[in-house]
Amino acid sequence: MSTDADGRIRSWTLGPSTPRYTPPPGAVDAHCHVFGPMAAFPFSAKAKYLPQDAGPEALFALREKLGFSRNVIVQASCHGTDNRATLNGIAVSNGTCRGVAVVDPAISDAELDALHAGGIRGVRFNFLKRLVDDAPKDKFLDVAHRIARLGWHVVVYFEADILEEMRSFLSAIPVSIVIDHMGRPDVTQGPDGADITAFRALLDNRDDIWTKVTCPDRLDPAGEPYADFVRSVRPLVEAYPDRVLWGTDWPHPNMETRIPDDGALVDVIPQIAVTEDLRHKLLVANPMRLYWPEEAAE
Ligand SMILES: O=C(O)/C=C(\CC(=O)C(=O)O)C(=O)O
Repeated sequence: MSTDADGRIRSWTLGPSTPRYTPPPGAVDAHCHVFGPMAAFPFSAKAKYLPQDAGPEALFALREKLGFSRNVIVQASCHGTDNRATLNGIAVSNGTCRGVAVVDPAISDAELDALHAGGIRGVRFNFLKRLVDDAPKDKFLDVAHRIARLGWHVVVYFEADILEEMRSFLSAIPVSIVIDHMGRPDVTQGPDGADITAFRALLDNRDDIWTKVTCPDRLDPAGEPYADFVRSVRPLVEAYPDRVLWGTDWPHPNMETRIPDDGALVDVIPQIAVTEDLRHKLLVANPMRLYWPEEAAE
């Protein structure tokens, strides 16, 4: 763990290994964040963690090292509903980034249009109490209805213990849904455990619910080589090959006591997506359909 003189925390390694696995050309890291730089894009007064700067330059250096071509930058809770850091990351990416915003439910249509012009293609609803003060379902539903005209989707972040109470909310969302980190199942239960079974029921209920098969570092307490994550997640990738996304989760917010090696995370990919076809869907075709549909349709 590294904390600077201002008490700002670093939750990512400065020396990731080079992965053994090489992603296919055009691979998308579909879940990552940028922090700041704080001097230009201050953190929210309500932020639950205060990280060191992790701006687009560092993100692009990592992407190069890991063999990825594009990123989807997801607005992190430390920036609240001020999406300027995310928009900046997209703006300096020469078309290689798109983003997911977090918005104040009172946002105007004109402001939503401006986010679209800046490369945003979805909004995130975060239900983790340790990250946000409130998660008003009625207001989120209103936002979900209002973004439909833009062709956006919603990204929902919750943990397995509230899956049951999320069902009716999710059913009412009128656009496609992406669930972060599979709703954070206990992967030590295995692929037929209660958490993965309940999550599969959700995916079976609607064919426009996608998920990110991400964060072995958060989900597998044993750490590398993430064996429980692999045995639990591989069947999901095989059962829902057209609705899965993958991302590094860099700069790994709140992981300062268990900082993962990004190279090792990439090396999990061929273990959960065991054929070239599955890997192409996971890393290229699926994220392109969701975030760059105008290119995917060509
Ligand atoms: O980045 C993630 O996926 C997970 C996070 C942080 C986060 O979501 C946020 O700050 O918005 C977490 O579990 O602390």
